[in-house]
Amino acid sequence: MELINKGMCQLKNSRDQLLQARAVRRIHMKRVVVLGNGGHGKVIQDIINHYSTEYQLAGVLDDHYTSFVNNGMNFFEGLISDANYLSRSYPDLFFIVGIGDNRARKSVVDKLDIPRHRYATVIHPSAMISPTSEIGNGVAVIAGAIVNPHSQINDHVILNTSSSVGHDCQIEDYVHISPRVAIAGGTKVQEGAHLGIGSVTIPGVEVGRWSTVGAGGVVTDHIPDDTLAVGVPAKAVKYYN
Ligand SMILES: CC(=O)SCCNC(=O)CCNC(=O)[C@H](O)C(C)(C)COP(=O)(O)OP(=O)(O)OC[C@H]1O[C@@H](n2cnc3c(N)ncnc32)[C@H](O)[C@@H]1OP(=O)(O)O
Repeated sequence: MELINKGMCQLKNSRDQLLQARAVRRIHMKRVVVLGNGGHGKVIQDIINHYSTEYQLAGVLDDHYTSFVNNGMNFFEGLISDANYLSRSYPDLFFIVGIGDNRARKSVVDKLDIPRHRYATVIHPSAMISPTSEIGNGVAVIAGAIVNPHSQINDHVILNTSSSVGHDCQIEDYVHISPRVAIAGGTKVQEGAHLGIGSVTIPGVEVGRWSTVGAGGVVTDHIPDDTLAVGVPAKAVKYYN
């Protein structure tokens, strides 16, 4: 009985130590507000809440909320436009736009008056990013994503679940690389392009600005701007302008 009591006591002590360590760590964590509470916003919140050692969640803004609330624990809820007030009033807060649609994500960033350095990049711990690659601000790197050497990932990009970016790639602002997309070495994906789930590129191709590659498409040649390309090999089937 004494042994059991001793064991229970040790267990409680180590749990207390763990909780204490977590509390200390939280004090040093940066506070981030997620803009958007839809599917992608929830994935980012999940990473921050359960896996991040750098950020803690300080609020969620979404235009489905009706009024601005600070619940007394300094957790903010309100409209996306309230981010301007938060940015001015709390200089230590960071922000990330958690909206999957590329144009909507850009429109939010354009409307807000938040300096670039206040946008946080949130990275799932299972992602692997070569230290020779550069990642911009406001980027979401979801579980299992891989970035190989000498690639450049610009601002407000989404590298979704289990996607891979090869060596020497350039991924411009507001691009969405969907789950299980494989980008071969030397690919350039221009601003706002969306590579649909499971699509792939062969080495050295370019995907034009605000173009979409349909799910499962294989890009074997340059895709012009504002184009929907689908199939294997991916062919243009629609022009957005
Ligand atoms: C965690 C997450 O969920 S991340 C989100 C990931 N989301 C995605 O990957 C989205 C993938 N979506 C798609 O592939 C969609 O089919 C889209 C976006 C390409 C459809 O775009 P739309 O502009 O609505 O095109 P629309 O549906 O009119 O299709 C145009 C033509 O392309 C065909 N087409 C559409 N998608 C595909 C595809 N993936 N492969 C082959 N053909 C396709 C359609 O059948 C249609 O052909 P038709 O004109 O002969 O009938």
